Amino acid sequence: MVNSNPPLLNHFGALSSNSNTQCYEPQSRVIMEECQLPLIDLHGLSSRDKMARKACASAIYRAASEWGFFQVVNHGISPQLVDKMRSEQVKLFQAPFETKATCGVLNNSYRWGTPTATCPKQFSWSEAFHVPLTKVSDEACYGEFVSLREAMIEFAAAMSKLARLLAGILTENLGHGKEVIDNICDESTCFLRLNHYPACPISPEIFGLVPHTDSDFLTILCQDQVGGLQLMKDSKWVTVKPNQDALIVNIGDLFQAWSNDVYKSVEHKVVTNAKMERYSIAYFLCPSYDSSIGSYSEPSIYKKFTFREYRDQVQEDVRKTGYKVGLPRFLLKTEEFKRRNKDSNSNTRVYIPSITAST
Ligand SMILES: C=C1C[C@]23C[C@@]1(O)CC[C@H]2[C@@]12CC[C@H](O)[C@@](C)(C(=O)O1)[C@H]2[C@@H]3C(=O)O
Ligand SMILES: O=C(O)CCC(=O)C(=O)O
Ligand SMILES: [Fe+2]
Repeated sequence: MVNSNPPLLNHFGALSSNSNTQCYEPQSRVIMEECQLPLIDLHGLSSRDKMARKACASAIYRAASEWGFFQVVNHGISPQLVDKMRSEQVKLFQAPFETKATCGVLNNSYRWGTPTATCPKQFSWSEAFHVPLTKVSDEACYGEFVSLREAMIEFAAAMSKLARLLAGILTENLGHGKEVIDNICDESTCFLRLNHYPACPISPEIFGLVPHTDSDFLTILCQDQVGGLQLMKDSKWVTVKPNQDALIVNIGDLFQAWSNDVYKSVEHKVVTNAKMERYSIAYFLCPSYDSSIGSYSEPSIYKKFTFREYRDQVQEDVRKTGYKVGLPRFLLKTEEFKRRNKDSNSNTRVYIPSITAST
């Protein structure tokens, strides 16, 4: 039988035998609280009734500032398109490891595990394709996966439209024209990420995807029925209950910076499942690399930065330390000072991602 799974067990095994106990910090075995994310019916946005449109926009604003995460229904992406995309995604991941890794499929964007990991808690038990929107319609990207192309083109266009609609509402809610973010977001940096989390029978303490915040304006996630996504809410990990009619939306670091912390980029992770594999697709709304991200209001909490500077810093931190630092790297000195003094374990903790989640 062909083993289509990447050699996750070998890599993980090497990390756990090399690592010392200080590096290994197991996840809690406590049963997680399951949360009902705010559920927003986007039908309200196209209502003839002005009040209904306003109510829907306010619900989006509240969810983005209180949770950083919400679910949307009547989002305009048909169940048929979701099913078509999902079955193409499953076919792709069922291909042998060598095909996924070496055949140039989807712009050679296949990743598995975590190449930079030096210990178990930096390791993600998953594989993914990370596809820039500019490559989605490129025939050369598909090789033997011919029918994947049409699904990717339709799905990417629908997700893109939805992401821009939501970003527009979030900017309008802060008193700015909806074109502000729409104008700087660019096909060359937006991407679709196809995720596959193989079952992980060896330990529930292994992450499917390590805790992180997303380095974009916003992310739209289409997950299957297996579940496993958890997010930080009021300093606790809570599990998101899958809803097959809904898409999940989360605020990324760039919206948090631009909104001066009004919108929250919340830490999230995926836990593994011993028996079931899981699939998800995420759409990331990003600006062109030279776009400058400054706060919409004063006094600004963060230094102004370009998306290129942000991405390079994230990658450098992950390469050097195994962890993403993210926005705390860009705090203005006065804000960094205030935060350090508020936190009793100041000095070292200010750069640990788990305390940078919603503040
Ligand atoms: C090891 C890592 C790679 C990653 C940043 C992180 O520290 C944690 C998760 C990864 C992720 C997932 C979402 C996005 O695809 C991404 C670009 C991001 O911001 O966080 C990736 C990062 C990456 O692949 O470089
Ligand atoms: O698969 C999921 O539920 C989350 C994926 C995710 O967080 C990501 O790709 O950034
Ligand atoms: Fe994410």
